[in-house]
Amino acid sequence: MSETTMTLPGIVITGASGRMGQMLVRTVSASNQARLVACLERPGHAWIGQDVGIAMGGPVLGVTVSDDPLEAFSKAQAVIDFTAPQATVEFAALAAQARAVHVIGTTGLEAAHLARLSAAARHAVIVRAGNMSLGVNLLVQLTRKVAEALDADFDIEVVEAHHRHKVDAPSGTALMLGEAAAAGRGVNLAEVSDSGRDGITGARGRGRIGFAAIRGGDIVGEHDVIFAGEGERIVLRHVATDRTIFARGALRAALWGQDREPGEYSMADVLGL
Ligand SMILES: NC(=O)c1ccc[n+]([C@@H]2O[C@H](COP(=O)([O-])OP(=O)(O)OC[C@H]3O[C@@H](n4cnc5c(N)ncnc54)[C@H](O)[C@@H]3O)[C@@H](O)[C@H]2O)c1
Ligand SMILES: O=C(O)C1=N[C@H](C(=O)O)CCC1
Repeated sequence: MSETTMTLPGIVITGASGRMGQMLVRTVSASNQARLVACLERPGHAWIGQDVGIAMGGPVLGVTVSDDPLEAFSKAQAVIDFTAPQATVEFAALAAQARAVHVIGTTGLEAAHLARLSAAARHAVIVRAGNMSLGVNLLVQLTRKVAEALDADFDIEVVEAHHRHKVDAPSGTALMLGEAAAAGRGVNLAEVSDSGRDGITGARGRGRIGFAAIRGGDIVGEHDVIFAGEGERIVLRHVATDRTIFARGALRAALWGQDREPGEYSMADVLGL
């Protein structure tokens, strides 16, 4: 490794064998702005002890997959984490101890998880977003603007579609879009949200923000925000066709976070939106 390469921010990828983990390993190891210093998987995982490149079916990358976050974080400037809520809150405490920037793509986080992330962000930088792509973060801004411009004569529905393996609903992105719509309307999403309609639900309530989730096959991620009025309808749509958009956003966030004060940041901060 050259001296210049040694000065690049060192990145740890958690959940390295996952759909996003593998995409992140490829993105970081191909980057000339960062270096891959460690890869983590859960204890007992078949990849532990193997070179991550070989485990992915490619060339040697010189990084052995480990189940020891403390050791991994001690040599890193950033942790990119797309795993599961319980793992993410534990990583947040350890990343804060190591003063490493923690980039969190994990979705399905509940209030208790978020409180633990806020505690960790007192000591280190956390960048978290339910979607790290440029396109979705622009769509969030557009959603807010359209919701600001229209009144409750327009019913707002967020429809999302993802692959058959996804475990949480509504998706993190759908919730970001719902929050943006609610903010545009000046209401609290928790008070107007309707998800999981089934059976005799009664007519739609005025001012509600509805969510619907489709799961199937290998859909990477699709989101529509529908503003349905009498005689007309606006549909804002984002379609992801490749997970590199999330990995590129996460790496950008890890680099951006290097010069920041401890605290919680979003992709809107990273992208200057
Ligand atoms: N924010 C975004 O842009 C974005 C984009 C895609 C996916 N996601 C989210 O990222 C998360 C992961 O998605 P995925 O499709 O890659 O899932 P996945 O199931 O393919 O991968 C998750 C990986 O995390 C690993 N893991 C779980 N607990 C662990 C632990 N304690 N230590 C180390 N590794 C652990 C699992 O073994 C698995 O390999 C989900 O919450 C998903 O919604 C977010
Ligand atoms: O594949 C997933 O899981 C995705 N999760 C994020 C979400 O919940 O919105 C982003 C899109 C892909």
